[in-house]
Amino acid sequence: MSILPAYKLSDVAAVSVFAILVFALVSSLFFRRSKVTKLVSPESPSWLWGCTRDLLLGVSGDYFEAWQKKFGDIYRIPYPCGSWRTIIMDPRAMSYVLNTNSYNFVRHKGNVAVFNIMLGGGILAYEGEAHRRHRKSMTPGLSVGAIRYYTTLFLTAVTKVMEQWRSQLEAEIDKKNMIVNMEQWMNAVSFESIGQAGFNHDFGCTSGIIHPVANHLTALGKSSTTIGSLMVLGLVQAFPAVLRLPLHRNHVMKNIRTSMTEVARSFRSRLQNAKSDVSDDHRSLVASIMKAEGRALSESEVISEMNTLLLAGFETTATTMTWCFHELSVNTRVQDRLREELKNYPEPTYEQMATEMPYLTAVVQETLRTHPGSQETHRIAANDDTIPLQSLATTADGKVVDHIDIRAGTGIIIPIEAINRSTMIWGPDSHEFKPERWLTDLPEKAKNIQGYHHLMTFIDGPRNCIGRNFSVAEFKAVLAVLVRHFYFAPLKDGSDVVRVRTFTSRARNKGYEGLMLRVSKVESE
Ligand code: HEM
Repeated sequence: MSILPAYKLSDVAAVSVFAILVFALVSSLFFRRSKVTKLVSPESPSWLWGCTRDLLLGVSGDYFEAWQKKFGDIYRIPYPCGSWRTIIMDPRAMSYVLNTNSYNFVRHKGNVAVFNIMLGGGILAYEGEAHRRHRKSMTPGLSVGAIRYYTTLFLTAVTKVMEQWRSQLEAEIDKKNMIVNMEQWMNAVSFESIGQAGFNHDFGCTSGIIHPVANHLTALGKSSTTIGSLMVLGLVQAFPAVLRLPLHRNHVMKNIRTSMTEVARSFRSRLQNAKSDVSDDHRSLVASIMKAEGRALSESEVISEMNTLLLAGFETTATTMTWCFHELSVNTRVQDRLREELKNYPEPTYEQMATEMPYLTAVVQETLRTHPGSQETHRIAANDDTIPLQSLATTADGKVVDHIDIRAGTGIIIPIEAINRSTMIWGPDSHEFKPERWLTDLPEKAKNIQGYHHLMTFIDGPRNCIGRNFSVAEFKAVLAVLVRHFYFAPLKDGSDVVRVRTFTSRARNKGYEGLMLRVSKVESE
């Protein structure tokens, strides 16, 4: 008689199958973990903040560029509470994340929550099919034909600024020059442009009225470096609940939504009551979105898109244009060359500005390169993935790889500002403002980058900036009128102008709430 207990064959088979399954699960977890590519990284300055505090308080692009020099085009950095972010500066990897497999790289829940609070949802908050549906309903209002029409509105808005400056100069004692806060004026032009083209609405900004929406956005900017704001900005991806704390910044975000929604609702009802289909109301960007109401979009989705346009269209363009005037004020040679070209186009049209004025285009592109409105774009991998690389990279355990394996949940940052200004990509003069670089052949490394003229300013792929042609047309119209009629000089010598992180990254004289320039009239008109 056997001393071993008697086992039924079926029990033995069941236990064996169970053991095999456990083994498969454990080894797949182990394999999955070991399959993740170990990336090189800087030391963490703090467990609580990781590198976020330095990035938010300093010029983040300079940090990312310094790490690129040390670690190459792919590395990771410490983030709050022991978490990590993978930094991608390799062109092929960027294109994979933003283009080839973009819907696997989604927004962090915390960032989506911010868009929900400020905008009530909208294209920036959606993924996959919902995003495609929203994007499709916005596209017709941003066609070439539409932008050709909007350009006439941009030119009207900036002509009002020109007339105001002329009468202010007349009122000056010596009538020679006056000090102008370019930040305020560029805010006004940008808000008026989105008001006119987007909503067929005169906000009165170019006549000196500051709209409550612009006020709230400025307040959000002002609060960016307070400890409460740093908490929200630094921790929102890991702990979206910070948005529920009774902090000033959270309160301001709600105010922004309330005031934008008021504008959107009043425009919507005006448009619904408008008798004729051919009025200017019906040529606006928002009118084209409303055509999708009831079919592709619900009423609340239309309102959230109107809010998105106000927010996305205003601050980024205003900031970029302000930086451009700072650069022109300290680079008189560039300013003079641009004015010479503009003299040939006393009343420029959309076509001329788009195709015939190479130096105007070069100045605009150089500004978009050196001063992109957004410093970074953030994503999180929805599923495990393998990201291909253009250049071989060395991992933390010394392997040389042509791709990296990541797990679902990996946070990714594409550092727009650093990529646009990197010496390793653009050459030794990459930090200088030189529009001439656009009139010759670009460095090979820069040409590998996709996006808008090899710039990451508007990112790339199905989620790229849908308003880029709108903002470039507006930017060109503003330069064409103001630089032709006025000279711009710095308040002192320009060296006191610093980057201040507001909602975007603003140019300001130290100790001033704006960029102060000396403006005088071009006499040879
Ligand atoms: C110089 C000016 C501008 C800059 C630098 C800029 C930059 C950007 C960037 C980087 C994104 C991608 C954000 C991300 O996914 O992380 C974006 C998206 C977007 N932008 Fe702009 N933008 C500008 C002007 C405008 C204007 C004038 C409008 C509207 C008329 C606009 C509307 C949008 C919208 C709706 C999106 C979301 C697109 C999507 O998710 O499919 N932008 N912009």
